[in-house]
Amino acid sequence: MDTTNTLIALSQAMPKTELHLHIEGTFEPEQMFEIARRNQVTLKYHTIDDLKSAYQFTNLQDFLDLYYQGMSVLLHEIDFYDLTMAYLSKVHSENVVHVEIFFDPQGHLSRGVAFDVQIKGIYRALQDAKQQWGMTSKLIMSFLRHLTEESAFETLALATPYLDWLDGVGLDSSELGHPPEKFLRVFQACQALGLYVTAHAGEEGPPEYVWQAIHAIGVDRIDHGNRALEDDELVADIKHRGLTLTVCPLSNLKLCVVDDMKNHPIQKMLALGLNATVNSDDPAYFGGYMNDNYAALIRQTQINKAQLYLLAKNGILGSWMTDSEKATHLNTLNALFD
Ligand code: HPA
Ligand SMILES: [Zn+2]
Repeated sequence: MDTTNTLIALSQAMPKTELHLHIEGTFEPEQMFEIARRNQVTLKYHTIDDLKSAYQFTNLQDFLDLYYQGMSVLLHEIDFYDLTMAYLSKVHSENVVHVEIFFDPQGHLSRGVAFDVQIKGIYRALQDAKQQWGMTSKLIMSFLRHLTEESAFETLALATPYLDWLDGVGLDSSELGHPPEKFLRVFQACQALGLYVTAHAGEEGPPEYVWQAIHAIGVDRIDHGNRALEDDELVADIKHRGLTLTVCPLSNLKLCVVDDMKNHPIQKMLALGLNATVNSDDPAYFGGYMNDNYAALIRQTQINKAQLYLLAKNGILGSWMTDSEKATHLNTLNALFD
C-alpha cells in the first residue's frame, strides 16, 4: 500500500504537462503590486493582505471580477514577459515539461494595450523557457464569451500577423448565458486557419454547452467538462471520441463547482473511461500550482498509484505535442512508475 507521502513524492517527480492555464491567472499578489508600482497604476486594494483576503469566491463571476482587475496593471511587453517567466520558472521547478497556456487578448485590448505588446512578451518568455530548460509550449488565444462574436473576429484579425506563434484558440470568461454556438463562425474561421480549438464548457454551464462544443464547434479538447457527467449519452460520446478533459481540481473547489475536494469527480471520470487531466487554471487565485493540485487529490480523494499514472499519461497524450515528444515523456513517466 502506497502511503500518501509516497504518492505525493511520485506526483512531484513525474513529468507533467499543463493544458489549462490562464497566464493572467498566474499573477501573484506580490508581482502584481510590483508591476503596479513600476507602472504607476493604483490598485483598488492597498496591501497584499487586503488583496489576498478578497480571494473568496462563491462562483465564477466573483473570481472573474477580480481577475480582470488584477490584469489591469499589465501595460508593457516586459510586464507580459515577467508574468509569463515567473509562471514558467515556478512550474519548471515542479517538473512540468510542457505547457499549453491561454491568454485573453480582449482583456488587454479594452484597456488600450496592443495585441503585439501582449503576444511579444508572452512568446519571448516561452522561447526563453525552451532555450533554458527544454520546456516546450503551445500558445492559445482565448476569446471572452461575454463579448460579441464580432469582437472575437476583430481579435482574430489582430492575431493574423502572429499565426506562426499561435497554436490554438479557446473560449473562456462567464459561461452561463454564453453558449459555444454564439462563436460558431469565428471558430470555423480559426479551424480554416489550421488552429486547434478548445472551449471551456460544463464548468458552470449545462451539459448542452458541452454537446455544442463537440458537435457544433468540433473542439479538439474540452476545458473543465465537469457537468458532462450529468448526461450519460454525452459521457459515452466524449469517451468514444477520446476527447481530453482539462480538469482543474483546486479551481473547482475555489469556485464552488465542487463543494468538497472529497467529492471531486475526477476519479469517476477516469472510471468512466474519460481522458481526464490535472491542471491549475488560475493558480495565483485558487491556492496552488500543478503539484498542489495533485497533492490535494491524493490527500483528499485517495487516488491511487494507477490513477496518478493515468492522469499524467492523459496529460501527455492530450497535449498538442508531436508524437515523438509524447513518446519521450511517456518513457520517462513509465520508468518512474515501473
Ligand atoms: O476558470 C475559468 N473559467 C472561465 N473563464 C476563466 N478565465 C480565467 N479562468 C477562467
Ligand atoms: Zn480556465
